[in-house]
Parts: sequence; C-alpha cells; structure tokens
Amino acid sequence: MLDNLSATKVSGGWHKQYSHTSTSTHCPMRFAIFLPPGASQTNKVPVLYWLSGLTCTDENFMQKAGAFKMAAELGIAIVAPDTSPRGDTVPDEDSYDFGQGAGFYVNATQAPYNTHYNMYEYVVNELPALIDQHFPVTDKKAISGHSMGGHGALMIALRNPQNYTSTSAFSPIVNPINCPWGQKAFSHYLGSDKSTWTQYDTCELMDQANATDHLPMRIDQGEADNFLVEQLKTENLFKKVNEQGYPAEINMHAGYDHSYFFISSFIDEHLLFHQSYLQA
Ligand SMILES: CC(=O)Oc1ccc2c(C)cc(=O)oc2c1
Repeated sequence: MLDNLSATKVSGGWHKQYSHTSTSTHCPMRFAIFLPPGASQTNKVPVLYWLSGLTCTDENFMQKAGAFKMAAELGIAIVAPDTSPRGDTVPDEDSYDFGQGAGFYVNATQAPYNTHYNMYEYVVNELPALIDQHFPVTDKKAISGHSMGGHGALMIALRNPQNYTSTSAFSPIVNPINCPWGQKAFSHYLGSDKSTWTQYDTCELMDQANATDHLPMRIDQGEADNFLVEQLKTENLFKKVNEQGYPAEINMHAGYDHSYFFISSFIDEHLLFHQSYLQA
C-alpha cells in the first residue's frame, strides 16, 4: 500500500512523495515522483530513476536539481528513492559515509546489515514494479545519479542492461572497490571476501560487459571536485571505456565541484540525452 505524503504542482506537473512498507528492506521506505503535465493512463510517460548520494533522501534532487521544467517539456517522469533503509530498527553508525543515508545500492550479506540494507533489490525490482502498478508510466526506463548514486546508476545499468534505455551520472564513484568510501561500505555490508565486491563495481563490470549489452552512457565530472582523485577515480573509468570500446561520453568541466550547483548546471543535458533513447 502506498501512503501519499505530499502533492505539489510544479512546472505544470506534480511532485508527490510516498511512503510504503518495503519487502526488500523490511522497513518503511520513502520515494518522490515527478509526473509531467498530461501524464495519464491514456498518455503514459517514460521514467528516469534518479539515485542520490551520501546523506541524501528523496528530497535533495527534487528540491535542488532544477529538473522539472525540462522534464515537463520532454514528458519524462522522475522517480527518486531514498538512499538507504531508515528507522529505529535499522542498524546505523554515526558517520556520513556508512549506515543510514549510505546504502551504496548493494544487497548486504553481513549481519546486522543484511535484514534491511538491500537497496539493490529495492531499486532494481521492487520500486519499478510499484511505480509500474500505481502510476501512468510506459516500460521505458533510464537511470541516473550522483556520487554514491552515480555508482548505483552505472552499476545497476551495467548489470541489468535489458531494463534501461540509457544511463548517466554526475561525479560517480566508479571504482568503489579501490576507494575509501567503497572499501568501508563494502567490507561492512559484504564482508572481507573481496571477490563478492566486484559485482557492484562499475570498472569491474565494464570488463565483463558483452558488446551486445552496451548501453548509451553519459558522465559529467567537475575538475574542481575535492573527491575526484581519492574517491571518484574517474581516470580508472576513462581507461576501461577506452579498453572496452564502451559507448560512454565522459565530460570533464573546469571549475565545477561536487555539489548540486554542478548538477543543476547540466541536468538539462542529461534529460535531453535520456530523452533521445526513451522516445526511440
Ligand atoms: C545535497 C548535497 O549536497 O548532496 C551531497 C553532498 C556531498 C556528497 C558526497 C560527498 C558524496 C556523495 O555520495 O553524495 C553527496 C551528496
């Protein structure tokens, strides 16, 4: 059952927030949806799934990205889930890069995290099924995200190319098995056997991708991003893209940082990029 928390008219469409009890994360989950003007059962629209980064909720992208005008014009719905399970029964840690707000879009295998931290299952299967059931959407889906959510979007698209027409990311963590944020999260959620980590690593998955499964991919990265060298490792993705001939466009931008100021500067280009595949 979906519990409607808010409904606000914007850019001729509707921004709505919902809560529901998740069968993947075994707790109440929140998500937000933007429905463009005219979306109805007789005029279904394609969906862009947006995965947010560390510390974020369903609200950050919707309030800060400035995506509604273009999404309304193009007739694209946007769905933004929360970034982790939450609540008093959900294990947490007093840090911004692990625990609540930092689900890393994996299915945890290690206690005490494995009961609730199943964000991969939630984003890949449960949430799209719920959206398809309750909202006027077509079966065309794209997936995008920022930072930890950029990792989630690229990794999920590489593992499930049949589910999406295209993928994109802002400032993604592209090689989590080789950066401090990823190593901390994966060791707690997945355990010490690093062979179980590679299934959630964009650079590793790119090595395994069949050319027939390649998806259009766009990445935008700020050159003044403080996390670029130690955490995001865009350089490693450049290498993989070139080695594999993967159809990814990686755009570096002088002066931009890791913030939503950067995202809001290029979100229109991402929506136009996805539109060309969602409408094909
Ligand atoms: C709203 C906002 O500023 O979001 C934000 C800030 C910082 C980060 C970092 C450092 C990592 C990440 O994955 O997401 C993220 C999101």
